[in-house]
Amino acid sequence: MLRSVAQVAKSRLSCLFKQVSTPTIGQYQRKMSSSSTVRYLGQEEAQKIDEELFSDYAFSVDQLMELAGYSCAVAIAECYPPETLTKNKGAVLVCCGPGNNGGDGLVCARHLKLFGFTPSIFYPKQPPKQLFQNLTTQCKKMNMAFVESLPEDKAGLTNAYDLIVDALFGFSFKGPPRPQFADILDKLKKVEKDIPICSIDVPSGWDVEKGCEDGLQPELLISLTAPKKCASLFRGKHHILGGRFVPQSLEEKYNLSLPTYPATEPIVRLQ
Ligand SMILES: NC(=O)C1=CN([C@@H]2O[C@H](COP(=O)(O)OP(=O)(O)OC[C@H]3O[C@@H](n4cnc5c(N)ncnc54)[C@H](O)[C@@H]3O)[C@@H](O)[C@H]2O)[C@H](O)CC1
Ligand SMILES: [K+]
Repeated sequence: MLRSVAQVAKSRLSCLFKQVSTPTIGQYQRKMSSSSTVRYLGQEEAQKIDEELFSDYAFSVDQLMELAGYSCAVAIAECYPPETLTKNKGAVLVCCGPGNNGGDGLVCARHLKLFGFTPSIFYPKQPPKQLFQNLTTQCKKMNMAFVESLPEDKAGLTNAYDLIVDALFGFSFKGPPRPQFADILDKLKKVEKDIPICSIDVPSGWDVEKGCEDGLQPELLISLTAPKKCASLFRGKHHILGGRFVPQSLEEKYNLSLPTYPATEPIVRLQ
């Protein structure tokens, strides 16, 4: 008999909990078990690893973005199973920025739709690159709505969505946010206590290394490849690692000490 999404999610979660002991927070590092300590990356280092994956390891952006975005959708479905989101019937607003973090958001939206959520996309600055245009077409063909702007009042968001995915900026963000995005971040900040925010890789608006004390406070953070230094300041409920694509030699070169992903899972829980 087919198992429901909730049953699958529950068994996956219990699997994750079984394999990873409760972590203790350290500065820029987090104990996973007696044998591994995941390392938190600085901005330049994260960018260097990214470049190396594309140059030396010959991955294409599309490949890694697909794996990254897929792992984000799995993390979201496990933390917030769609059938538990009854207020707005699993409606999710996916906010996408102009770089690859935004691309991860588009891929994530596509998988969320396949998992039973109802994603809408807010993509205010769409770069004229074939990759992003293709991802946008895929979402449109899957009947996802593209919203032109965020509602001015808080209720416009809280009455419409059960979750917000923050795919505005990742590890290349250098603050302060420029005006168009400062306004968007302010609007998200106003609803963060009412609608859980799920940030991809870095909570948007945060300095990649030093965080941002009065910035967005997501409930879920999905770090990709390895957590960035700012993640040591994350105070939300769920911290999950995704982007299970790092070859062992690269992991060793950068001394990443990644935790063991359970079986075939694309994600592993850090907190
Ligand atoms: N190796 C991996 O882990 C992979 C991660 N991926 C994802 O890619 C992002 C990083 O993508 P990148 O294109 O380098 O940058 P961002 O998306 O963070 O943003 C660049 C974008 O933002 C603009 N910008 C920068 N600072 C500001 C500012 N202060 N105000 C406004 N706008 C700003 C900048 O001009 C660019 O347009 C990583 O985090 C992962 O999410 C890959 O998908 C796969 C491999
Ligand atoms: K983000």
